[in-house]
Amino acid sequence: MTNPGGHFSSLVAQPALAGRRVPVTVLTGFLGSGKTTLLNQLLCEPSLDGVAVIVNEFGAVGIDHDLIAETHDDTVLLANGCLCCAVRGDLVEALNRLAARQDRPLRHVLIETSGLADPGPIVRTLMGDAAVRAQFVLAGVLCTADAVLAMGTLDRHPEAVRQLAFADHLLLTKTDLLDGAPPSPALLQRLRDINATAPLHDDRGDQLRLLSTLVRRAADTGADAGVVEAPFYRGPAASDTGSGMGTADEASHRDGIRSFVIVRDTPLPRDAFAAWLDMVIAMRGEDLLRVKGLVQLADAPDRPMVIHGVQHLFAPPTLLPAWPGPDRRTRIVFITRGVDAQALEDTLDVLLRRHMRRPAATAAPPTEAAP
Ligand SMILES: Nc1nc2c(ncn2[C@@H]2O[C@H](COP(=O)(O)OP(=O)(O)OP(=O)(O)O)[C@@H](O)[C@H]2O)c(=O)[nH]1
Repeated sequence: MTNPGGHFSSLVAQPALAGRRVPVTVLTGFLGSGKTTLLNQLLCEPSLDGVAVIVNEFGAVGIDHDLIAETHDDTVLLANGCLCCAVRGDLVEALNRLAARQDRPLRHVLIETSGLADPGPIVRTLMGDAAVRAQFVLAGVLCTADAVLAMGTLDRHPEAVRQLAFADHLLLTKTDLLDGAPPSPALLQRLRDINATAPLHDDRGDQLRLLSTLVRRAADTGADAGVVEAPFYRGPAASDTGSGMGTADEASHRDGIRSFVIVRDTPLPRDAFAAWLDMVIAMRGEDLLRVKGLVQLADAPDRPMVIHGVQHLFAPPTLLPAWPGPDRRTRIVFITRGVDAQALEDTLDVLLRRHMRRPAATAAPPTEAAP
């Protein structure tokens, strides 16, 4: 893959992957939190031709596969292990097989993880395996949380915390079991503490519309640009009061997993930014559970650079043709274990200041360099 030596700056120079890549949506969530139920409801919709489903189950007998296959015949089962460990090779193989098939066009892949899977390695496989990355692109990670049981589950199972921390969207399930009462404020706060940036959807209709839109929009556009914009890069959570320049929002959790967003409203010099990320990866790569963001570069301010990382592993960044919305600020979401957000901000400031002090000729962006 990408940066075995941990040098993000070397990736900046790589050309973007050519051609169409098939978007992949990962549906995760703790055991019994309602993934299969949701997926089955989605798959009842007409015209989902070309949407393949990969189901991973922990255990030798795959029940989910049968349940899903009832409504959808394009389903692959990876049983007897957790996608995050034992069957990762099987995932690569299944994806490669889907990519190679000739009989039906493939438009989208939905992966339902086992309820115990750590989504990190799965996302890493999608970004890190060269053959997979040439054919597929991660469209988003969705995580279900049980409105009744999630509090206890989160207390007992760190896997459930990691699944939520990774998600781009949180889907609260089983709200119908609350007898008309709203979801517990304590649970909502807990979810926010774990993942401050992912929108929370507690209405089944909304959840299905979101999934359906993801699958269809990505299927229509096919290419990377359609995939990365919407679900990932939200501004600070509405309840947070960010300072525009500094850490916009931050949430900590007693498991040490914390998410925060670095926001910058002036464009960043490409080399200073890359040098900063190199340093962050080298110093704290292990603890960067997930990094994703849009960066406004000084030399290409109209084309946001998309970055994706999981621990030491970063995908080559891509430039979108345009900003997906009116907000053109740099926004980088960090999901980390024990990383001090302020320290990260400070090191970025130091590198930017150092860059400013460099002689003008070296500091000038490539497009404006003197001939
Ligand atoms: N009342 C109610 N029950 C639900 C809902 N979603 C799921 N369930 C039930 O919860 C149980 C578990 O649902 P699944 O969809 O199998 O959960 P899962 O996340 O796929 O479970 P694993 O595959 O074990 O990880 C099943 O009995 C479902 O019928 C919901 O929104 N409301």
